[in-house]
Amino acid sequence: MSSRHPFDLSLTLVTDAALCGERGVAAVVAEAVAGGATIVQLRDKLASTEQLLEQVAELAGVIDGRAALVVNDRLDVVVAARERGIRVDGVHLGQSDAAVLAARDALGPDAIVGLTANTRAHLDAVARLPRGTVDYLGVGVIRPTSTKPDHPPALGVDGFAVLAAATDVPCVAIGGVGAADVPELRRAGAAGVAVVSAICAAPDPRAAAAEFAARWAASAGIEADGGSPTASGAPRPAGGVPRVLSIAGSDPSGGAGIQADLKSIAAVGGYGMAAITALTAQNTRGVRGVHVPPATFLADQLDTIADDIEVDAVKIGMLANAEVIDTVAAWLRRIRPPVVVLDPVMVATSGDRLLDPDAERALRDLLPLADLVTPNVAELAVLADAEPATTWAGVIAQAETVSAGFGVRVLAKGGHLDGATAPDALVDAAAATIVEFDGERIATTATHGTGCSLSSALATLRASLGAWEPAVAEARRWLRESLRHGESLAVGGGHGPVHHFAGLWSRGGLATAPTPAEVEAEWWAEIADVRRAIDELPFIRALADGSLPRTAFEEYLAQDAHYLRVYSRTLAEASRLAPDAPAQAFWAAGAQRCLDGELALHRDRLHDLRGPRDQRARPFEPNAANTAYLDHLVASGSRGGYAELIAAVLPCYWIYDDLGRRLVTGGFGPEALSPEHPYADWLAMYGEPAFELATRQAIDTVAAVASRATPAVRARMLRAFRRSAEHELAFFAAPWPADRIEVDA
Ligand SMILES: Nc1ncnc2c1ncn2[C@@H]1O[C@H](COP(=O)(O)OP(=O)(O)OP(=O)(O)O)[C@@H](O)[C@H]1O
Ligand SMILES: Cc1ncc(CO)c(N)n1
Ligand SMILES: [Mg+2]
Repeated sequence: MSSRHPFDLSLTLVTDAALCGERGVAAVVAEAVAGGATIVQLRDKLASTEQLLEQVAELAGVIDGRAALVVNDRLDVVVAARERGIRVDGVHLGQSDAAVLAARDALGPDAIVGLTANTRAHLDAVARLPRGTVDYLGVGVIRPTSTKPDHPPALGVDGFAVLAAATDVPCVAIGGVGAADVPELRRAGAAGVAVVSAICAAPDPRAAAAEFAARWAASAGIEADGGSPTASGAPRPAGGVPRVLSIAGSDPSGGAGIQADLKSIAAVGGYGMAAITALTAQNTRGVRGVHVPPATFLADQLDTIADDIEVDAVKIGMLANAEVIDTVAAWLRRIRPPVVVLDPVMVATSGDRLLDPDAERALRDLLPLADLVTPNVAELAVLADAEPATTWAGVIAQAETVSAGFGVRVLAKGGHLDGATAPDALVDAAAATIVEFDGERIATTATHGTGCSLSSALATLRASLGAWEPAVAEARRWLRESLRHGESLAVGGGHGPVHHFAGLWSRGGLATAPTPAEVEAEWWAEIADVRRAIDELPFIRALADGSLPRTAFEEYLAQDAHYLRVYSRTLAEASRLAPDAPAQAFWAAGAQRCLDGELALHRDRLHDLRGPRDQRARPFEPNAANTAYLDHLVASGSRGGYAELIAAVLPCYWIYDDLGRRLVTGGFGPEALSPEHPYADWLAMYGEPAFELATRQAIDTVAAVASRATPAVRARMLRAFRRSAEHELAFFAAPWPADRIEVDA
């Protein structure tokens, strides 16, 4: 990236006057630039034009060419500053600010033009611009942050990686970024990070910036496009492909044991070998039997390998009994391989024992021969001679005990704690260091063999990367990608395997289907702009605070009654097309509920509000938005069949459920709905648990179909879904002010 770009994007400081406090923005900028900030973005939403111009002049003086200076939002200020001879390097624009084309036009080819982008739609729009219009994209937010109120849902590092991979414009990660995130973000393809509070609010901004800069520099060479990449994105070792030996048991179902090890080693760029300690009769539900061949034959396997092949790293898994352990220990003492990772397997994911209880003592003697042990929570407790920890702090404390007691580095794994995250920590008592790795817990049943896979990937990556910390970070990135796609393999009815080659296959063009959960997250994000626009409609605002005029509400209800009658028919059509009985029943029930709702509307509301239908002043006419929406639904079904039809009907559930719940609970505005709200009973209908449940089922049904569909069908489904969301917006916008939308009969 830097070769194409004259600017160093690695560390942007985004200023925040409030966070800089009494020190003042200029002083903080001076310190941050001294610490290594490469771009300063002046961001002040409150300052007047004249104040901004003064600030630009002051900052340009302080920076004195040591970093680039850009201004947030205000192209006019940049232009005016340049006219006054102040050195400003460019502008950073949001999606709703002045167009980037205009900025490029006004500032010329050498200026920096940055753009905030947080959805695929934004990236697609950038791709349509002439090359060179945008220098970098600010992509985020990475983590929830308070410095940008109303920010879109956090992407996380993984979400960032997905977007960064979809564009060739350099992507700078922004939003809640901490120094600890830097290596992971750089690996995820970041061209840099942008920071607000972590520098502006730091007691020592220079030290804070320096820490970011140091972490950035230290992660050089492990970014996805650095070096000559292996399958996992890690550069190859100078000495070639690491030769990695797994000493472990066989899992014939292929998700754990040596089968998982060989796949993992290959997936992260090693040459895999395997000496089998034991055979299990095992599937994703459990272990039915264990056969342990004579330990002398294991010794034969190990010696035969070592006599011919140089082993760069060893991973040790299931050891079955004390005799096997002693055999492996003796071999390790003789051969002394440079990297030894010991996964102290005692119990399988299914709960079955894989190590004789009396062998636990022998295992302790093996520990000091390893460079790293990777116990899960239960195994760590056995090694620490304690009860299993129930908190992450407790896990770390036990890991310190084990590390100090056995003189070995420990990777403590939080996979078995419950909680929203799945942390691991590298604990080295001798060096007095604890390095924590965190990331959200992935909702999946595909966790069979995660421990085996992680430990063999770690052995391989330690051999190729030469250090533990990057090896753990990269192994986790790869494992998490593999976990996320495990269910798509559809292996077994218990805990299925992870998809060891998910990343490799998708990079090689072999489509890896998104999981239903990913479809759900992607689609919801895809309509974030539409949802925001709905939230901001005067109609919705007035509905929320109770100030919506009766006439507008009445018009809306009349339109809605018509809509629901036809919508019900489209649900009945979905039922007719459904591939199985549960789906058929679900859509039929939806059609029925809709009709009930429509009847209730007429009985309780429209009748009340306007008298019997035949006495109304003017006959009912569906408005243009209504007709367009319904035509879209019907067309989706007749053109695209079941898949597109259910994608098109989904926003009517999802958007109403979300809106209804927020309106009723007060998540929408300052307070919950008061009983005096004129439309409280009507709104309450959408906050009901029954509707929430139906919405959940509708999302799950559609996401499952989308996840299994071909990429082309999935794309058409998403288009139909988004189009419906846009129709929802137009539908809400139509009734008020009523005269604006009236369609001539
Ligand atoms: N649901 C999940 N989401 C994200 N990461 C997970 C999840 N479950 C496990 N992990 C990660 O998988 C790795 C293995 O952790 P775990 O504690 O499950 O090991 P284990 O019990 O030894 O596995 P196994 O059952 O295969 O022996 C760790 O890096 C952990 O953080
Ligand atoms: C053979 C084997 N080794 C390790 C594990 C741990 O998951 C397993 N289930 N099976
Ligand atoms: Mg394990």
